[in-house]
Amino acid sequence: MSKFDANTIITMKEIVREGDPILREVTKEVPIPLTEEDRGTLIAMMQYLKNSQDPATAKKYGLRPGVGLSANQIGLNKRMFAAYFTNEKGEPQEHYVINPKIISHSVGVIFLRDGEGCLSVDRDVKGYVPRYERIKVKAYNLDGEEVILRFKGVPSIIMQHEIDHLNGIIFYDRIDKNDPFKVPENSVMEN
Ligand SMILES: CNC(=O)c1cccc(C)c1Nc1nc(N2CCN(c3ccccc3Cl)CC2)nc(N2CSC[C@H]2C(=O)NC)n1
Ligand code: NI
Repeated sequence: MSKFDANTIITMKEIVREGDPILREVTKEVPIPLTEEDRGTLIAMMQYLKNSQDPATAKKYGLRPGVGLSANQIGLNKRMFAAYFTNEKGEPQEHYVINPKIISHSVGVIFLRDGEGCLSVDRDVKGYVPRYERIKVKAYNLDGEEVILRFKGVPSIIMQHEIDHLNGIIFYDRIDKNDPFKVPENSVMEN
């Protein structure tokens, strides 16, 4: 039974919120090549992100805007996520990321000046979330091909936020409990 297919319109109703144990599970690798069902689910996840970033559509369906969504956030224990954002050159980037593995990263650390938000967290959790400034990721794409992806800056933050979800980690786990606005060493503040 396919809970989601390429035409499913995902709304906030399908998005699992903190407290649900699935958000704390390490997700299972997805068989490659992708089944039609897993492809359809990823396409629906990407459509959520696009819908959420369009003011009219977001208003129509009551969607919170996001640039990344992982499968466990819609209740599926699958090691895959979608990301949709504009890169530092202002070009829209669509990423279907399956069975990702960070194969190398910078020593340098960055964090979003305004902290991070998450579709599964219905509250503001303030504080800096230290992330690697650059990462190199091995993953599979929608066509089941192995890809090596390199990210830096905000895209690198987005990717790490989503890969964390696949490992049962939520962004606020990384905020310093004693001093949420402590500036990590080797760090640069993003926008
Ligand atoms: C640049 N603004 C800030 O940093 C930021 C600023 C203030 C507060 C917080 C808390 C911030 N933090 C934060 N803001 C975002 N959005 C900003 C608005 N945007 C968006 C909104 C409308 C249309 C199109 C778009 Cl694109 C969607 C994305 N997203 C994330 N995260 C953390 S990594 C995964 C990603 C995610 O998708 N979360 C749901 N953090
Ligand atoms: Ni999140």
